[in-house]
Amino acid sequence: MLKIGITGGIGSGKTTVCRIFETLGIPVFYADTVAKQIMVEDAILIEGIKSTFGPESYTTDSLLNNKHIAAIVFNNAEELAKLNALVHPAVFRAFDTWVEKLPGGIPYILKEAALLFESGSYKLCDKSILVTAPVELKLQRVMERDTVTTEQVKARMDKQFSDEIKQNMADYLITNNETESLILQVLELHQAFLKINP
Ligand SMILES: CC(C)(COP(=O)(O)OP(=O)(O)OC[C@H]1O[C@@H](n2cnc3c(N)ncnc32)[C@H](O)[C@@H]1O)[C@@H](O)C(=O)NCCC(=O)NCCS
Ligand SMILES: Nc1ncnc2c1ncn2[C@@H]1O[C@H](COP(=O)(O)OP(=O)(O)OP(=O)(O)O)[C@@H](O)[C@H]1O
Repeated sequence: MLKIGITGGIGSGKTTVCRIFETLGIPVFYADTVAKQIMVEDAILIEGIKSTFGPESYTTDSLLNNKHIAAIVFNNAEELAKLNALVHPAVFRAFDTWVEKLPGGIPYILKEAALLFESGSYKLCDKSILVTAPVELKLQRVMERDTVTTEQVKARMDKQFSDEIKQNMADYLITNNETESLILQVLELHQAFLKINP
């Protein structure tokens, strides 16, 4: 079964693209969502996060204090590297388990990850897709979706590879601007992947 990694900078629309693939029956592993799940379920990881970023990394209800962690890691490259080193290996393991449990007869699956190239997880995929959008549009979309400032979004953008670097690493490109149809681009790739592994 073909494994396709799909990525894109913050607000590029990778989750939106994955939802379209899902309507075609393609299973999607959402690495960012799974990361957050593991961060509240895996006792060893929880201890690692608390000892690295303080007990206030979790609320009294044992929920992840996203704002606290984000304020530390997106303002300090070393702290971000520590968080990634704690979380990413656990996400890799969760992906392997998810793949093992899939039913037979699936032509291909998608692994959606914000840091597909940065984390090296693209090496474990057969092909990769990059979703791109103009910076202004990405900023506007994230600010409409989340209660964040331009500076907060830019701080995350700065921690990710640029689209220029990622374009050179990706096998396929989806352009999520306001002129090209996302659905048609997804259908075209879907047909291409079915031919690779019918
Ligand atoms: C720091 C955390 C708590 C902030 O939570 P928050 O709800 O504000 O953001 P969320 O997780 O929804 O991420 C939104 C976007 O931020 C960017 N982002 C998230 N983590 C990272 C990271 N480690 N490096 C760079 N950008 C990141 C991505 O574009 C992502 O899509 C959270 O992002 C986190 O736990 N990150 C570590 C896990 C991780 O690396 N995830 C990404 C790949 S698995
Ligand atoms: N083509 C589009 N037209 C209108 N709105 C869009 C389009 N693509 C994405 N959006 C909206 O922009 C926001 C960001 O999209 P999405 O969540 O898919 O991006 P993402 O790359 O997964 O972001 P993040 O890295 O922050 O998780 C969402 O609110 C989504 O509904």
